[in-house]
Amino acid sequence: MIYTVTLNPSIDYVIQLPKLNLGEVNRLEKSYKFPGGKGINVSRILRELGYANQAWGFLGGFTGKFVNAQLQQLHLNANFTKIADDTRINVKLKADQETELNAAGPEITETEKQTFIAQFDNLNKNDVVIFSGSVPSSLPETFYFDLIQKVKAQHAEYAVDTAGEALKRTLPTHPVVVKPNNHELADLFGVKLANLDEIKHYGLKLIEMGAQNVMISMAGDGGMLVTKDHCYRSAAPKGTVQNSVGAGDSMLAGFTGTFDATHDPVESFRYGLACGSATAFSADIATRAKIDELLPQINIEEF
Ligand SMILES: Nc1ncnc2c1ncn2[C@@H]1O[C@H](COP(=O)(O)OP(=O)(O)O)[C@@H](O)[C@H]1O
Ligand SMILES: O=P(O)(O)OC[C@H]1O[C@](O)(COP(=O)(O)O)[C@@H](O)[C@@H]1O
Repeated sequence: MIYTVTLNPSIDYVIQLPKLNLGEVNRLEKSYKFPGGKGINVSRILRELGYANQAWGFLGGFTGKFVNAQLQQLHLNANFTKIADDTRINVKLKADQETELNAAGPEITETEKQTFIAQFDNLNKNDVVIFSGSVPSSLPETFYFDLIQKVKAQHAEYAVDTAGEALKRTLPTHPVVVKPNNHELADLFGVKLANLDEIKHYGLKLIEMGAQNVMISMAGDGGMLVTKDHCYRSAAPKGTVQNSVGAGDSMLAGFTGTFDATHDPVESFRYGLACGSATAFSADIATRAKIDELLPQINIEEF
C-alpha cells in the first residue's frame, strides 16, 4: 500500500482575472476552490493510475471539513488526524502571471501530533510512504526526519518532496526518490542553474548525499532523472497550460506509483512526465484519460 503524507493541506482558492492592479479593487473573472496540499494531489493521481493508496495528515476547522467533504466526493481513501485549528487557505492567483500565496498552517497540539505519529506503527515492509509539502510552523523542522525513522523501523520505503533544510536532513536516510524543481535545487546549494549540465551536476550531489533517485522538474522545460549510474532527460510534450498547480505532485505520483510496481526508473520517469504535463494541461488535477493521451508523446534520452 502507498501512503501519502500531507502535514499541511489547504483549500486552494484559485482566482482568475486578466490583470492584477496592486493597491486597487480588482474584480475576479472566475474563482474555484480545490482540496489542496501536495500529498492529497499525489493521492488523486495514484488513484487515477489505479494504485491503492491512503492519504494521511492533519485536517481541522471549517476549512478541514470542506477538504474532507471534497475528498469523499472524489472517493479518495483518506485517514486524516482531526485537529482543532483551521486548515489553511492558499491563494493561487492567475492574472498576467501566476502568483501563489501559501499560508504557514494551523497550530497542531502535542496530543494531535501523537495521534498522527501512532499511525506509523502499523506500516509493513511492502508499504511506501510519500512525504510531500511544507511542515506547519507549529511542528519541529525535524518532523519528516523523525517520521522517516518510524518508516525505516518498519522496513518500508519512502519518497520525499520538500525543500530546504527539511529536504537536506532526509537525504542521508536514502529516500527512494526526491523531487526538487530546478529552482529548489538551486536554492538548496545557493547557486543559479544556467543549463542542463549544471542541473545534472547538482542532481548528482543529491545522489552523493544519499538519495536513490533524483527527479528534477522544470515546468515547461520537462524534467531530468539522475540515478547513481545514469542521467535521463526529456522535454515536456506540447499542449495548452490551464493550471500548473499540482503538476509537481502529479509527477511524483506517476514516478513513485510506477516505481513501486515495476522498479524500472525510466518507465517511472515516463509516467512522471506524462502525469505532470497532464495536470498542467488540465483545469484541476489530471484524469487518467489525459495521462494516457500524453504517454506516447514522452521521449526520454540518456543525458
Ligand atoms: N507549462 C508546462 N508545460 C508542459 N509540462 C509542464 C508544464 N508545467 C509543468 N509541466 C510538467 O510537470 C512537471 C512538474 O512541474 P513543475 O512546475 O516543475 O513542478 P512543481 O509544481 O513542483 O514546481 C514538469 O517537470 C513537467 O514535466
Ligand atoms: O506545502 P506547500 O509547500 O506550502 O505547498 C502547498 C501547495 O502545493 C500544492 O500541493 C501544489 O504543489 P505543486 O504545484 O508543487 O505540485 C498546492 O495544492 C498547495 O497549495
